[in-house]
Amino acid sequence: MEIRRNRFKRALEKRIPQIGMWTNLGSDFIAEIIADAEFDWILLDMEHAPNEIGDVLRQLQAVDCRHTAPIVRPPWNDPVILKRLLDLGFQSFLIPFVQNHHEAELAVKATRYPPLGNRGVAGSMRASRFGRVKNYTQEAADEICVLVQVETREALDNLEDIAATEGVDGVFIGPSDLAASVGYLGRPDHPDMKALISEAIRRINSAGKVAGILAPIPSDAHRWLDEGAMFVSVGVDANMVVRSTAELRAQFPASSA
Ligand SMILES: O=C(O)C(=O)C[C@H](O)[C@@H](O)CO
Repeated sequence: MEIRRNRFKRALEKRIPQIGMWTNLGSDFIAEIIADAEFDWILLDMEHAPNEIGDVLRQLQAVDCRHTAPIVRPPWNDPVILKRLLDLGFQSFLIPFVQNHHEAELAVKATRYPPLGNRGVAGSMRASRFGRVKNYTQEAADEICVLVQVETREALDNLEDIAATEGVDGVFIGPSDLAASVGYLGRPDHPDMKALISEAIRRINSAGKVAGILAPIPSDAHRWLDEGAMFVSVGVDANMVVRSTAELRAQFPASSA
């Protein structure tokens, strides 16, 4: 059996923009519905959503054979959590809160077997189709995509060093945390933030890496794509449920007490 090829990583290498969707409802059923809409990628969030390891496994299984590439965001840049996600068969990772070159390197090393890194070697695991992919350990690194999240002033100051880290495939801007870090808590749409994000996208591209962002407002998403962002999440499922249920409810009379 052949190792699963990482279409998402290959597309980014060719600079083909990838349109994504963020899911934090923690449901394999919803992940499957989103994948059938043929987004290029889906973000399964363990940082800010009620997803444990078994939950993201079921979501991975629901989307695995479809066009949509699964990307998992672990709750933290932690080699132990990354090891477990790798063993499940995740190949693309969005690592939160990476502040400098050292932390970016830590993330990359967690995804590589020795001598390149410190990933633990499992016997039978889903990633190697339970041992049926005979050359898995030799080929795994070529199919791993490491995206690091830059979301503080300190990380912005170290942006070029982070982007230059070998094995980092892309740099993702987290608008909400970045806004909080630079004094605009709760105001990621402030014009100063837009300018900061534009500049970050420009710097990531100049460093030769692809830039990504979460932009659930379509006009923002188009702007960041026009400015050179290569992987953009254009929606969040929970927000969409909130919005559409509110719109539907508003079409009917309010309940009387
Ligand atoms: O800082 C950000 O913005 C992010 O990292 C995304 C958030 O975690 C969240 O808005 C996703 O629902």
